[in-house]
Amino acid sequence: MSGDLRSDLIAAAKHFYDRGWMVGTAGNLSARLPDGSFWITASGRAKGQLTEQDFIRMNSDGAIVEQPVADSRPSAETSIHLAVYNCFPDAKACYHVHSIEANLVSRLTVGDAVPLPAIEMLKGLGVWEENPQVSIPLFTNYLEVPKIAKEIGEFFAIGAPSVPALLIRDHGITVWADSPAAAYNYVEIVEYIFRYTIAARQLNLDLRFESRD
Ligand SMILES: CSC[C@@H](O)[C@@H](O)C(=O)COP(=O)(O)O
Ligand SMILES: [Zn+2]
Repeated sequence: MSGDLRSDLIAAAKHFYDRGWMVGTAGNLSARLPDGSFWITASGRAKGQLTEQDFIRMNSDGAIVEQPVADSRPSAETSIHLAVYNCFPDAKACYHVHSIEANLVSRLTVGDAVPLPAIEMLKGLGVWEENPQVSIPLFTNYLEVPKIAKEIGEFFAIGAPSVPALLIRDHGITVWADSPAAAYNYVEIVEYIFRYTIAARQLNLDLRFESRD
């Protein structure tokens, strides 16, 4: 059972690596078991070449439950995964990647939310509205990762977001979902939207909540 989840994470990481979103050791992936513990990538592993030895199982308090390699450490960004799992009890997977487009989008955004273009792809993130006006929250990339996690936890304690994703400035996205397969799709869709946003910028299009009216 637990081994199956690691297979999902290995396959997803290889795909994201091939897309250039988990270059070198960048990014981290986790998936939660029915008992509330979760497998997360060990810190500093090459994400295009993961094996089952490259994971650590943690409990919901952030303590190590299972560690196939004795001197391995959990992802440096485990506190962010913990914040997401604490805020969203239905979340079963949490994926974090570093794309060039996400970093550019965060640079182009003034304020603390990235408005998303009202395109069909938003349905893939669960937004089924006419002319939707939704955004992804943007967080500061503090050197001290638990400080980022704290701000994420405090922000989502106030209210659930419109889409299951967040962006850390000059760093990358984190998505969560009720299965590893859904989290995989959410990464694909958010990154598509960011590529679209960058392409539109290059064409000098104003995307802000466009309407046909
Ligand atoms: C390429 S360095 C990136 C890291 O600093 C971090 O942001 C990251 O995503 C991977 O850290 P890790 O500790 O391997 O999970
Ligand atoms: Zn990162």
